[in-house]
Order: sequence, then structure tokens, then C-alpha cells
Amino acid sequence: MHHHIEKLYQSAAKPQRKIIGLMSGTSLDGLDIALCSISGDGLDTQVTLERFTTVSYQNDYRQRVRSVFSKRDVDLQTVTLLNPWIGIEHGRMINQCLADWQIPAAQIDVIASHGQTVFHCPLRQHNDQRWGNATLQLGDGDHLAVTTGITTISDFRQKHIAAGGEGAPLAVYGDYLLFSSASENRIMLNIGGIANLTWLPKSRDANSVFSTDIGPGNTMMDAYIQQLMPGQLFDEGAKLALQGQVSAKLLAALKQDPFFALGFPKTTGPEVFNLNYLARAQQISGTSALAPADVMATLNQFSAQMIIGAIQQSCAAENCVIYASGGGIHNPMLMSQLQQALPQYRITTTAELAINPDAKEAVLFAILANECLVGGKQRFSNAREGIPGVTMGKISFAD
Ligand SMILES: Nc1ncnc2c1ncn2[C@@H]1O[C@H](COP(=O)(O)OP(=O)(O)OP(=O)(O)O)[C@@H](O)[C@H]1O
Ligand SMILES: CC(=O)N[C@H]1[C@@H]2OC[C@@H](O2)[C@@H](O)[C@@H]1O[C@H](C)C(=O)O
Repeated sequence: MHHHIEKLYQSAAKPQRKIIGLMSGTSLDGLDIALCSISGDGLDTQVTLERFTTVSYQNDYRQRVRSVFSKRDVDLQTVTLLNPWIGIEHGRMINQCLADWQIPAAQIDVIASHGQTVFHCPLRQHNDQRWGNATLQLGDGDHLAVTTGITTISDFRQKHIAAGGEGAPLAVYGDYLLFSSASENRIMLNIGGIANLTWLPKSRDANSVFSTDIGPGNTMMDAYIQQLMPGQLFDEGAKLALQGQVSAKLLAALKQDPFFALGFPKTTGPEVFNLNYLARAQQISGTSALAPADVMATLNQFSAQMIIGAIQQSCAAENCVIYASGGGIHNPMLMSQLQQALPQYRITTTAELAINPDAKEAVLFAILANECLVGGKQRFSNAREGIPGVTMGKISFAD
């Protein structure tokens, strides 16, 4: 047996594995690194988040990725160069973290790497019947494995598409395994660049569970502030939005996209919800001269209203608790709108479930890697469109 296969076999047989989950999302703020101890599999999965950090990206890193990020026309040489480079950069960030944490690489069973989405392109979005669903994550797993010396499982989304999904949201798998509860209806709400939710009824019936993208979380607010105030990444504390008045006309135009009328599950990204989308909505609504604070207040309310609508549509049940995560939970204006509009739900964060809300997505990829190694018993039956019961991830060895 090859020694790497033997080592994987030993990892799979251990009562507890150490898995580093990585997430680099649409906000391009940094690499989330979550060191997890995971035991069991399927609905018996138990995770302890041992360490977590976000390694902020340098401006040079951001600029290189932004030169192709969610753009249809790009320099193919840059895309090609980015793929290994991101893998190596992420590997170096892990090496630095492990050194800071004084944890030898040999103690880590595997790395679970999401990579960097640069373009997400479901059929429902490109609408060209000659093609299917597609999504592209850069940050090659072989380079990560060689840079760290740690076996790496990566590129989780392709299998999901190969089996009939849109490649996202993958949150449904980990959310179901880790957070579904027999005593409580739950909604796991992640407010990242794009907001998404997972519905977890207390029946724990896999056929009723689903995840869906909702629309923009922070991505349009971030893009607007970055253009308005170069060097600033987001509207910290919703400072600007809180000074503005919501424009009812602009808000109505923003809510017009056909994406919002589609049923769940569905996916989207900054390929749709971007500054061009805002400019079109301003043009249609005759609000192109709106003051920046008013635009920001309107974008904030746009995200909030779409999230509120999706929650109401997902769960009419009594006694539903919303467990929020993602950077949007730090936006006080957004969160207070949710609180006000959803008094019948208790809104809290995943911290109550022992998972740091900023770490949740990285933890979910660690769970997918754990399922790749030891899972197989708990499968979605694929009764619901878009949630195939497959094992995801590609395995890269370090030498
Ligand atoms: N103090 C704050 N005030 C306002 N907004 C904040 C604050 N802290 C974080 N955010 C928002 O959260 C964003 C980062 O969120 P997060 O890291 O969850 O995104 P992501 O993982 O890149 O997104 P996705 O899940 O869509 O891939 C920031 O860009 C910002 O919009
Ligand atoms: C293609 C892609 O990278 N999608 C991300 C993005 O960020 C949030 C939302 O859009 C979600 O669909 C997904 O990430 C999470 C982790 C998911 O797959 O569940």
C-alpha cells in the first residue's frame, strides 16, 4: 500500500482527526483558518474548534485576485498563474499559523481547502442551453499539499455539479450533520458577501433540509464603499448607512431581479450583484444622483429585506431559532432590521453552538473533508433537487 494511502487509512480509523478547514470568500478580506478536532461522521459528527484565525490578505494579493474576480473578460495567463500561486500562498499562511500555534504539521491529518471562487456560473444565470452549471475555484490542492507537507482535500464544488447540483451552497451538508436538532427548528443564516441559509427542521428529515443563496449579503455594500472611499473595505459599524435615508424607488428597482422569484435552492454571486447591477437599478428608478449615504442605507435595507423574505419563506414553523454567522453579523443596521422584522424568531449566533460565527464556513469544509475520509453512512437521498448525496473533494498528497 502506498504510504500516503496507509496514512489516510490510519487517519480514517482514528477516534478523532485534526483537520484544518480553509475558506476564502467573496469578500476577499482574508483566509479563514479553522483547526478542528473531529470525531465520528454523519449525524454523529462532533467538532471542537481548537484554533481559529483570519489571515488578512495584503493589498497586492487582493489586487491580483480582483484582476480576474467575477469578471467575464480576463487575462487567461493571469488566471493560469493565480491557480498555483493561491495554493502556495494559502500553504504559506497555514505554515505561519502552525508555527505561531506551535503545532507540528505532522499532527494534522488533512487540510480541507475551498480555494478562491473567481467565477460562479450556474445555468440559470448564464442561460445558454449549450452549457451546464459551472463554478471555478482557484488555489490548487497539490501546491497546498507540497507547500505544507500535509495531505490536502480540495475543490469540493465540482463533484456537486457533476452530480447535478449548482456547486453551492455546500453549507447544507455540514449544517445538517453538525447543527440539526431534534428539539428545535433551526435556520443557519450566513451573511457573507452573499447571504445564504440552511433550513433544519426538528424532524431532522434529510429530505426536508435545504440550503439556498438569498442574494447579496455584504457584497454590494462593500463594492460601493470601496469605490467611494478607496482603501476602505467595508462600511464599518454601518456608519455611512446609518446617516442615510432609504430610497423607496431605488429599493424597489433593486428588488426586481428574476433571481428573487426563483424557488429554493438557488445560487448566485457577485457576477450578478455588483456595481453594474446598482447602476442599472439607479438608472431605471431615476435615482442616479442619490447621496452616497442614502445609497448605502438603501443597499443595507435591500440585503436585510431579501434575507427577511427568504427566512419567512423557508420556515413558517413556530419556535424557530436563527443562528447567524459571517461578517454581516457585525453590521448593526443590518442585524437590527432582522430583529425588528422577525420578532417571532429568536436570533442568535453560532457562538451559542460553540462555533465562532466568523469560523463557521471554514469548519463546514473541514466537515466535508471528514465525510470524504470516513463518511458514507448518512446520505442525502437526493429527493430534493440540488442536494446530491455524494462525497466531495479531491485528494492531493505532499510528495
Ligand atoms: N464591523 C463591521 N461592520 C460592518 N460590516 C462588517 C464588519 N465586520 C465585517 N463586516 C462585513 O463582513 C464582510 C466579511 O464577511 P465574511 O468574511 O463572512 O465574507 P466572505 O466569507 O468573504 O463571504 P462569502 O460567505 O459570501 O464567501 C466584510 O467585507 C464586511 O462587509
Ligand atoms: C460559488 C461560491 O463560492 N459560493 C459561495 C458564496 O459565498 C456564500 C454563497 O456564495 C455560497 O453559495 C457559497 O459558499 C458557501 C460556503 C456554501 O457553499 O455553502
